Parts: sequence; structure tokens; C-alpha cells
Amino acid sequence: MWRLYAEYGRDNGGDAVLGTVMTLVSRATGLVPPLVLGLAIDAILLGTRPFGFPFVPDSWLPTAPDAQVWFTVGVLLAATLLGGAASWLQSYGWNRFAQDIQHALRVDAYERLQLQDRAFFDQSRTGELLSVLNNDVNQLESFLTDGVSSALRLVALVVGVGVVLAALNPWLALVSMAAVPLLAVFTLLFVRRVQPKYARMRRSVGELNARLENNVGGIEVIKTEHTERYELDRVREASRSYYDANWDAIRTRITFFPGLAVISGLSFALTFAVGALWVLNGPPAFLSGTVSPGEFVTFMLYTQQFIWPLAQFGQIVNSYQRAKASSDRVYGLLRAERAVAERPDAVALDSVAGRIDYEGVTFGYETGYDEAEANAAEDAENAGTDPNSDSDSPAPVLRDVSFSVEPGHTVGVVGPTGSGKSTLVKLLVRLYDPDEGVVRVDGRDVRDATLSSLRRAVGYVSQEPFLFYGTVRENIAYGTFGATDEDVRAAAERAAAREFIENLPDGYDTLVGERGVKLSGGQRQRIALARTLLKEPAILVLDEATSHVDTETEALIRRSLDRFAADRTTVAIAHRLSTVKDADEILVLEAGRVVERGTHGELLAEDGLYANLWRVQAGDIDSLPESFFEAAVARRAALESDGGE
Ligand SMILES: Nc1ncnc2c1ncn2[C@@H]1O[C@H](COP(=O)(O)OP(=O)(O)OP(=O)(O)O)[C@@H](O)[C@H]1O
Repeated sequence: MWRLYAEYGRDNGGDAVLGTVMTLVSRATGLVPPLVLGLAIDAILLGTRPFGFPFVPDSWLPTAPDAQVWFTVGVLLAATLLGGAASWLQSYGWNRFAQDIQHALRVDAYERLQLQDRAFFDQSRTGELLSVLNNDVNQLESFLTDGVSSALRLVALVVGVGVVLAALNPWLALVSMAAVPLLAVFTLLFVRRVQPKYARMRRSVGELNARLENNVGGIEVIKTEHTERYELDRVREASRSYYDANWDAIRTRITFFPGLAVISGLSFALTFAVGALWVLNGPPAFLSGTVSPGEFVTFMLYTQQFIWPLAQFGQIVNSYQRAKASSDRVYGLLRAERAVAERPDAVALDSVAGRIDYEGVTFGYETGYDEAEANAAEDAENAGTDPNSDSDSPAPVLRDVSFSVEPGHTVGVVGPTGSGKSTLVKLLVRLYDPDEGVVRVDGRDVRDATLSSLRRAVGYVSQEPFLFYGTVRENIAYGTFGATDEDVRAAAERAAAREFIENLPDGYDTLVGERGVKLSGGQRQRIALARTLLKEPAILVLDEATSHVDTETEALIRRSLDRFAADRTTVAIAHRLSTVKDADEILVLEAGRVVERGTHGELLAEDGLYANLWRVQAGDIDSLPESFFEAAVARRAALESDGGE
């Protein structure tokens, strides 16, 4: 935690220094009133001590009692004003320091988050990630503003009061300070008890957030499936477990403050008893020296000054515990290893011709990812061993896939659901890296290319296009921010989207709603397609990019794409085989392997899986061989058992 503060506070350490110095000044001025009051009682009211202040020359001091009273008032006022100014500056310094750290940390954590690879997001829950970026970062800020400055004030108070009391009367000082070690032990015990409870609380709030986030996102399914009651029960359960964890922590926490108050109160009563008896009867037992009434008042006031700040000690410890747990989570995010990262010697892909080669590519998704694993991977890396050597090796989704696409050619990828088609193209844009084999663009291993140049070269329209909250224009120009309105319109035209966009209430300025909910699936797809076409990539990857549009619109898109894609390499995944019928080559995937390849005509002649799929789409079910149905049933069973794992 301190490392985080040191790292992010380096550039604005001046504010922390200001905060620290002003904390000490404000505490020092707080020591003045009890001391001055004690002196005034003895010197002015009782006349048992000469009137004088440390650091003030005697020649400045009045001699008449009334004037001495006014002089004392002046000293009190000066201390109050100075204390007020110091206290303002102290808050200013600490708050600025904390705000700057909070801002820098949040931006940095977000930057690291978006650099994480797809696998990280596959395994993380959105609610938990948001909670790290919000709650945990805020917790670190509030510990600085409340915790650190209070702790500093407390230390300054204990040391300052301790020194003054010891100078006045070391024995009585011992009596009134006796509570300090007691309070420290009491607090330590509290911390031990409450620490695991806070950890449990944080976990359960993360789970609750994740559930709420998931449900708001999936509200449509909840409604159409009519599972409101079921989801309400699940939220109730998650909320109850947060409640239980929180209540457990609260029960421990609420015993802390009364405990502190009792110890402080006992110490106050003890100081009163010993001090008052000392004033009345002289030193007790083996002790010597005198205590004047003024000194007694000073002692009592100081002892009282302890009570509230010491009670705050609990809050400081509380806040420390939370901030520590938060910093572990923030650190976890900042340190999370990336499997897909840019190599330091990566080179930019310039003027890409568009050749693609897959050579013996095998790939399987990681089955699990958690912080412990990430830490283990980091430890392994620090120890110089291969962090992936004993990672899960799940069943491959792609097995020994090899093929090449000449620049400007179009390859179609077809196959049953779950056969690995989307996975295949995700390796081309490096959403994941292959476990074995190589993916090349223009003969260069994509892992040797800079990510920015690779993603500029490859335009990827995914199966489930995502639109950001904003206008149609913003969504099309997303990623090509310098595009003119004319460019945007031309891209929309190519994606056969121009007409529907112009018919929207505000045309290109129409707001699409969150995730584009105000548009139809086919409209969303065409906007996503326009976004990618606007980039004018050398390689176009269309993953079921027109699956939601009707066949007529698809024909329009294909006609305009034919012109656009004439000199670009295109990889098109489609369930609707007519979409890829004219491709230069069609790859047929089954269970992660390329089982057939060739042109539409060649594949029909081969009379294998492709030919059967073609018959299915032509509605010619009766002519399908029984072996096709048997294989389809086996594939379904395999997919379902995968999903059930
Ligand atoms: N992020 C992921 N994490 C783990 N497994 C995944 C992930 N994405 C896909 N899979 C699994 O990989 C296999 C291939 O999925 P993929 O999406 O590549 O198939 P597909 O051929 O594109 O299917 P569809 O035609 O249904 O889109 C499936 O068994 C799927 O369950």
C-alpha cells in the first residue's frame, strides 16, 4: 500500500509535506491553551508563580493582574488563529495530495485494465472490476485524507503532550499516559479480530455488485424468461451474505469504541485522583515534588485532550485495514500478467498486402484465472521459470490448423456451431495467441508485429457488434476519429446502412442508446460493419457480420463489399452458406480441425460435410445420409458436455 502511495504521490510530495508540517503546527498550537491556563491560574489567580511564558521575553510582559489577564487572552487568541490557519492548510495539503493520487491511480488502473487481454476479461466479472476502479481507489483516497492525517495528528498529540507533561511532572505524566500502551494493545487485538471480517465483507460486496451488474445487463432475458422472482431471490441471497459479513464486522467494530472510551475514562479518573490528592496532601508515598492547582488543571485538560483523538485511533485502524485490502486488489489489477502483450522489439506492419498463413495452429481457452494464479505466474517469472509451464491445458478448440490466403482473396469459413470458427479469426487479431503454431500476416508472425499496426491492418467485425452510447456518427467514426462526414456517409453506404440511417429521427445524430439498444440487430451489425469499412483495412474479417440482416439486404451489402473487397483479403465466417459461396476457397471446420477445403463447386463434388450442410440450407433434408444426423447428434452431445463442465 505504501508503495502505491509513494509511486503515485512522487510528483506532488509537496502537498504531503505541507500537510505534515501543518499537522504538527496545528497540534503544537493545540498544546498552548492548557499550558497557558495552568500558568494563569497559578500566576494571576493564586500568585504562587511568577507570570511568564516560554519564548516570551519578560520585558514584554505586563505586571498589573488585569493586563496579565488580557495578555493571556491575547496569547490564547493568537494560538487559536494560528491553529485555525494551520488546520486549513493541513486539510488543503492532505486533500490535494489524496485527490491527485486518486485521479492518477484510477486513470492508470483503467489504462492497465484495458491493456489486459481477452482471456483476463473472460475470467473476470465486470462488477468486481468496476468495484476495484471505484470503491477500492476511493478507499485509498479516503485513508489518506482521514486516516493518515489523523494518525499523524494523534502521534503529534501523544508525543507533544507527553513531552510537556513530563517536563511539568514526570510521575503524574506517567499516570495520565498509562492508558496509551493499554489502548495500543487493545487496538492490536481488535485489528486481529476484525481483519478477516473486513476481507470477507469486501468479497461479498464484490459478489453482490457482480450479480447486480449482471442482472441489469440481462434484464431482457429476466423479463422474457419471467425469472424476476428467481433473480430477486438470488440478489436477496447475495445481499444477505453481504449483510451477514458486514454485520459480523460491525459487531466487532462497535465493541471497540466503548472499550476505548472506558480505558480513556479510567485513565482520566486515575489522573484526577492522584493529581487532586497530590495538590491537597503533597506527594504520595515514595514520590517527591509539588503539584500546583494550575499544573493540576493543565494535566486534567491534557488528559481530556487524549480521549477523542484516541477514540479516532480505531477509525484510523479501520480505515487502514480497508485501504490495505483495497490496495491488494488495485495492485492485483496493476500487476496482472498479460499473455498477449507487445514484444519490445515488435515492428510495425507497413503497407500490408494481405497474405495470411496459419501454420499448425493449436489453441485452447484457459479454464481458470484468478489472482492466486496470476501471482503464481509472476513468482514463477521472477524465479526465471516459465509461468505457463504448468497452467491448465484444456482440450484444444483448434487443432493443427493450416491454411493460406493470397492477398486480395476471399476465404469462407463454415462449420457446425462451436467448431472454432470465431476462435480461428480471433487469433488473427491477437485477441488470443496460439498455444502451438504460428499465424502470419504478409509472412510475419503476428506476435512480432506491433498491436496497433496489426489492428489497423485487420478490420474485425465480430459476431455480436458492440455500439457505444452516443450517436450513429460517433459509432461509425469510432477509431477513425479524423473521418469527415463524407467518409462516414461513404462507409455507411458500403455497409448498406445509409438509407436506414437517413430515415432515423436525427439521421447520423440519432442516439443509439446503451449498447445500441434503440436499433435492430441488423442495423447494429451494419453500423459495426461501416465502422470497420471506414478504417479501410487491408484484411477484412467478417464473423457472421451479416447474420442479423435479411437476405435482400445481405445481397446489397455483398454487392457493395465486392467492390470494396476486390483488392483486400477477406475472411468471412458464415452459417448461411450462400454468403461465402463465391469465396476463392472455403474451409470447413469440424471440432477444431479443417476437415474439407475447396471452392463451393469442389466441395459439393466431394459430397462431404459441406455438401450436406448445403442440402440442409436448401431444405433438402430427405436426401441427407443417416451418418450426417448421427454426427450432428454426437457434436451436440460433445458441446453440451463441454458446457456442463
Ligand atoms: N472465451 C471463451 N472461453 C472459453 N471457451 C470458449 C470461449 N469462446 C469460445 N469458447 C469455446 O470454444 C469453442 C469454439 O467456439 P467458437 O466461438 O470459436 O465457435 P464457432 O464455430 O464460432 O461457433 P458459432 O458458430 O456458434 O459462432 C466452443 O466450444 C466454445 O464453447
